[in-house]
Amino acid sequence: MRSSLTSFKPFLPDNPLRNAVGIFVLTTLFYFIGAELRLVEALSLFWPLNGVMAGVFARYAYLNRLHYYAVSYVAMLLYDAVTTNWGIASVVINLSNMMFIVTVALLVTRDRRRGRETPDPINALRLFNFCLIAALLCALVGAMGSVGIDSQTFWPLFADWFSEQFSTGVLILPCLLTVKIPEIKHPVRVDHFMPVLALIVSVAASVVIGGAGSLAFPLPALIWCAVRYSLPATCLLTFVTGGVEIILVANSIINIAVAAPLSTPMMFSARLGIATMAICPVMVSVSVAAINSLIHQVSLRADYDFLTRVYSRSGLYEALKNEESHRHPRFLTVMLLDIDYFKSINDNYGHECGDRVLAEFAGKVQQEVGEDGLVARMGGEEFAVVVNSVDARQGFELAERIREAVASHAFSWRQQTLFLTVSIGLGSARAESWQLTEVFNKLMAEADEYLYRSKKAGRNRTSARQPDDPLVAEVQKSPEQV
Ligand SMILES: Nc1nc2c(ncn2[C@@H]2O[C@H](COP(=O)(O)OP(=O)(O)OP(=O)(O)O)[C@@H](O)[C@H]2O)c(=O)[nH]1
Repeated sequence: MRSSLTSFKPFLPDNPLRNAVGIFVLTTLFYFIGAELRLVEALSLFWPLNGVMAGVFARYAYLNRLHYYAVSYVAMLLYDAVTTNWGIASVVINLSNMMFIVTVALLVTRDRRRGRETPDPINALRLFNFCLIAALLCALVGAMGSVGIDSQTFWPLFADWFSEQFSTGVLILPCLLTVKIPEIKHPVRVDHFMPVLALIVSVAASVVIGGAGSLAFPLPALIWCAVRYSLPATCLLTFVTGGVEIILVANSIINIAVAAPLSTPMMFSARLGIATMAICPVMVSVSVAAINSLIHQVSLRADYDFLTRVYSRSGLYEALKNEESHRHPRFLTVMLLDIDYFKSINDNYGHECGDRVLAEFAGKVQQEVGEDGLVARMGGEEFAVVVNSVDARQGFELAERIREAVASHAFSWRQQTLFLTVSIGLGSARAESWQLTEVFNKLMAEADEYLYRSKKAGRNRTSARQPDDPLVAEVQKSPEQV
């Protein structure tokens, strides 16, 4: 039953007859509903037809054909011919309905075609603008067509058409574009219904208190719904609430009319309305704070390399930026370390072994550097070390200690012992605290140059610049290569 319900499709791309009949029936049905809802003379305050049909045409892009639009238009004309004596005015009035439907449908379809980056199914702000444009066009044609019908002049008619089309469009369209048969995955708990309960209470409060401000009362409850429920459910609840409010106002059950401006009841309602609206940004802000905290956690994760547990490249820059706030100059030594012939480890022992070696190597380097130095994986089998040293020689000595520690370390992999070596390039300079990152970048370039020299000179060595004599430490004896 559920599967047949969820798989039901009202329209099909390759079934024009079914589509035409569907459009005809839907148009007639909602024309009838709109006509029944007419509360103010000949034009209804709540006219769902245009919003519904625009939603249908926008949702099913293959319905955007002249003949399908024509079916909808003919259905409207027929309904009028049977139920009214508008005569030729009906042609223009229904043309205005079509104006709204076609404008929204085309804009939404075009938007979907162009903006792949916008999250489906709707972009609320754009939809708002589309309704605005469509309502203006519709009101223009509709007001012209209805002048004289009820001895009303153009501008009041225009305002009436516009406000009605715009409000119903904004309420109905998100609902139509997102609606789907709900799937209940988790057992439903009572507290799940609290936002709906709050919504009902807030609408009831609007009725009891009245005044213009009371229309905003359901806003916090709607935001609560938005936070707790899915998008389709929120759109549906917003639509129902808006629709109910419009009907309640039209029937003076919510009384927004006030005899004397700024009388006590009006101020009461206005204050409550303003307070209600004021709480909404707070609720949104709470959500944003929660999102920011999540982003912070994620960016913290991005600061560390998952495999080796030392800093990532971006994490190293963050750490250096933090150091910039400590206001003392220092002598900086930057080392660039590249494991020698690392490819052969992957080739001979497999990638898994390579990963394990990388993690163990990083741990070994961090152990030699100590807690005060920064170790980062710059990519692949290349690592950087940043330390405060007394001078370039002290930095060089530390690099040598690292190199020797790595060369003498026995990496074990499935009952086998592996030895590897590392080539190191150095860069050293004095840096003011506020220029750490800038100096680091320069020293990285220098270290890179000397790393290249270490590799070229045979690997397993440390190279660094010395003003008079290039300081290049050669190893006494190469350890066994893997
Ligand atoms: N297992 C593993 N291998 C990696 C990872 N990142 C990069 N590599 C490998 O590291 C190897 C680096 O090889 P090369 O750049 O040729 O350098 P090398 O073999 O170390 O030789 P030299 O640097 O010239 O001494 C490549 O085979 C990459 O596939 C990783 O995260 N895990």
